[in-house]
Amino acid sequence: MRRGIVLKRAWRIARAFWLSEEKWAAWRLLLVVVALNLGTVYISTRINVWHSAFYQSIQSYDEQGFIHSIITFCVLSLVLVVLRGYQLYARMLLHIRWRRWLTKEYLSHWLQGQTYYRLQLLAGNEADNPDQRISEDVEQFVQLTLRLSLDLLQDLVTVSSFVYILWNLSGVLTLRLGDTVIPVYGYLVWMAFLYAGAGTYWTVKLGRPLVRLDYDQQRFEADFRFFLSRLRENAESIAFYQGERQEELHALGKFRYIMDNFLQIRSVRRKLLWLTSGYSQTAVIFAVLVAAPRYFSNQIHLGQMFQIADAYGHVQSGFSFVVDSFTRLAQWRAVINRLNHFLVYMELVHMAPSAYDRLERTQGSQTGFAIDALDVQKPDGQLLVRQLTAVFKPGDRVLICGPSGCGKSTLLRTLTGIWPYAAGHVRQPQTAAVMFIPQKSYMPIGTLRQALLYPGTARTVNGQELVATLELCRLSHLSGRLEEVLEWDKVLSLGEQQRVAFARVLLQRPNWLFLDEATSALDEETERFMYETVGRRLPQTTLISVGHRRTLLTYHRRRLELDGRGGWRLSAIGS
Ligand SMILES: Nc1ncnc2c1ncn2[C@@H]1O[C@H](COP(=O)(O)OP(=O)(O)OP(=O)(O)O)[C@@H](O)[C@H]1O
Repeated sequence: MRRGIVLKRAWRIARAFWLSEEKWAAWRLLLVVVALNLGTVYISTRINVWHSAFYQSIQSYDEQGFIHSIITFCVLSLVLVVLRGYQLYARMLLHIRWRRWLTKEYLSHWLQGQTYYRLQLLAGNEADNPDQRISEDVEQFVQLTLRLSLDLLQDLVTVSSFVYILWNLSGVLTLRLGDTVIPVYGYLVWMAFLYAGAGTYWTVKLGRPLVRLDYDQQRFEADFRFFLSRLRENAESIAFYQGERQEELHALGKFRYIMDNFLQIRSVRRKLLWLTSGYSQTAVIFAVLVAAPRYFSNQIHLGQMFQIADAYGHVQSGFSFVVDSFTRLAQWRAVINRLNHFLVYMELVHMAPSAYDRLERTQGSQTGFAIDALDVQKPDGQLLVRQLTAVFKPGDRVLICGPSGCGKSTLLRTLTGIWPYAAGHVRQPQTAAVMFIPQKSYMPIGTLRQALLYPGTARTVNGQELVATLELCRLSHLSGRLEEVLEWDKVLSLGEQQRVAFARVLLQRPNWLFLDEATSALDEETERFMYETVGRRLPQTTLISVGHRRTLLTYHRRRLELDGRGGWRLSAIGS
């Protein structure tokens, strides 16, 4: 990835915050951090000048000067320490504000328009582990951007200030080539440039593979983490199958990627460390060696010699920005790459209608749910339903049936608007409140009350109504546990969870209810009771169910049969 592109992408991710409603506070804070940065550089230059006076007072046995130097040093050090403390404080405040803003932005982008669902359908592995992107990558982006940009600024100012000092201390070095005398101005500066330039060149050369390796490492770590959390989620099924060995092999297989990549990182890092530590070790002696000719020819005194060594250290550390920040720069590029990918794919999903989704949805139908010439496909383009045309009137009861895999659930997904591989026209009533109940309903982590009201109702529901609804759904044994916080999907049986889903229906009273094998875990008598209760309590609600059981025919008036090759037949039950 070219440098210009990295910076463009970084700006693309960053700009929204710096131009957002929080921009003034952010810029103010940034100004404070920069001012404190410059303050610390200024104090460092004062300490540098102090070196000269201090060692000079020692060399000339000047006791007064010595004491004065010690006091000056204490004052300068105190100011430096205080400035650094405030600098860190302001920087961390800016960091957390920026991260909060960016997290909110990514989160709402991801949750908006069911992007989190469509992303896995449309982007596959290209936008893997969105959780890692929103938590770790956003944090790393903010941290690294602030660190690298502020360090760069500080280093630029440091280098300029100390180059000025070094230039003045360099005097004129005379080189003799035969009879010709060549004056060299600022030789200390040129030597520092040469030394730092060589170090930077070799570090970039050696460390380049780290960009890809760091990127892969984070990807493999996230994959491994995801695998383990999936294992935890499916603990019961795996325990029934006694699939531990299989899971262990799979997990170790995933870990192998981490390990192989890590070993590659290790050998690059070892070479880099040899280079960078050798580089900083020799830097100390290099400065003294370079200044020595002027000292031994009596052109500078001992204090200036120390001042040069100190200034040299500053110029080199400023120059070696790339050396010090190499791994950080590599991580930064990797993070930008990942966040940018994520952003691009989320935008693609938002724009998806033009590419894949040719289903037109309009509101305001007078007749009910009107489906016109609806085609439903699999992601690979295979047609599941061809040119379906039907009208579901308020209070209608339709059962969708057909062999396993023929596209029943996918048709429901299309009607509720989350399946993007469809074409045709769906018109729904203006006030349609739609509810979709899958075989295994989502149970949020929280109280049972929250699970019952998920994702929230427009009307207020009091405790009495909740208890009565639980009783109606044959869940009265749970009425005393409304405020318990649990992972309810782990505690309740599948049948109980299906009855909680029915309780949600009764509490939220949708106009359109889609049930996808929502009673598969109930005995036939309870299934009958639940359907009859919904029919009695919500007579105007249109019910569209998917299921295999023959008993379901009793609770529906029409049947829509799919054959999985595009064919369909809508008929009255009993005909
Ligand atoms: N996310 C997906 N990616 C790729 N293919 C999918 C996806 N979801 C469903 N399919 C495919 O679409 C086809 C229809 O699936 P669907 O779940 O709608 O079948 P179904 O009729 O409800 O099956 P069952 O009765 O077994 O529940 C299947 O071949 C399935 O593999």
